[in-house]
Amino acid sequence: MNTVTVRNITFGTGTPLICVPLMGKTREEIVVNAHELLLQKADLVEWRVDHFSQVSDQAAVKSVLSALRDIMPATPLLFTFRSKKEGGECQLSDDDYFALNAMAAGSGLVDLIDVELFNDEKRIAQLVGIAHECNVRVIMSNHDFHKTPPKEEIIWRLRRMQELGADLPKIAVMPQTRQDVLVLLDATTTMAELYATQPLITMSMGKLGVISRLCGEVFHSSMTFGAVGQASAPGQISVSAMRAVLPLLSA
Ligand SMILES: O=C1C[C@@](O)(C(=O)O)C[C@@H](O)[C@@H]1O
Repeated sequence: MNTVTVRNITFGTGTPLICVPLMGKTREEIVVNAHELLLQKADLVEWRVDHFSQVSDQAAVKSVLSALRDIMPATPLLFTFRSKKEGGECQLSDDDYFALNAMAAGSGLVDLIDVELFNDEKRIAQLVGIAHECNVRVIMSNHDFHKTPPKEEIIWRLRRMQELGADLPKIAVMPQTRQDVLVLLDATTTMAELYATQPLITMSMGKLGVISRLCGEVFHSSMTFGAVGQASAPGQISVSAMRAVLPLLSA
């Protein structure tokens, strides 16, 4: 399996990287949160732009990106618009979704973008091309906030992401039973051992799934999301707790 290096961090080796989401609604809140995050020494920061009240205004989005770059010049920055159907705050038209991501990729201000798998594949391929030309990495993602699909389906989605040019395929699913958590871990490990060329990011959400956010080094998930203040998904625990536990679960 390849590793993927972005600035000073490498996916696919050692303990999972810790990504902290920025969830502010206004520019002021986002800037304050960014200063708080810096103190926590996240490996990378995800701006959840779907929470930003001016997300439809590309100039406003770009101006926040510049502010974030000034505050965190060395921290890898992931740009994520999470759509409503995959657990996000709001919805954009397909045209606006792809235009927003293309703007971010071309801005020179972000290191990674998140692209949701369940979209028109031609447009995904185009966006991946733009990102790669700009030396921006693509996390391709899929979320199921209600259930855990069967192992074969999880593997199929991760493989499809890889085929579409994802640098980092990612899936987050909701367990309804303990067995579901095992399904996610089993799918991740099988994918890693048999099919993956790229480092994977997987998690089982909610309380039952917390263990999956901590054992990535054993079961081949290369990044985990930790909260500073507001969590962006059910089951996220604090960055400080993660920093304490991850080294104990080193493979
Ligand atoms: O895709 C993900 C994963 C996530 O949903 C989680 O479960 O930690 C959190 C989101 O902020 C991120 O974009």
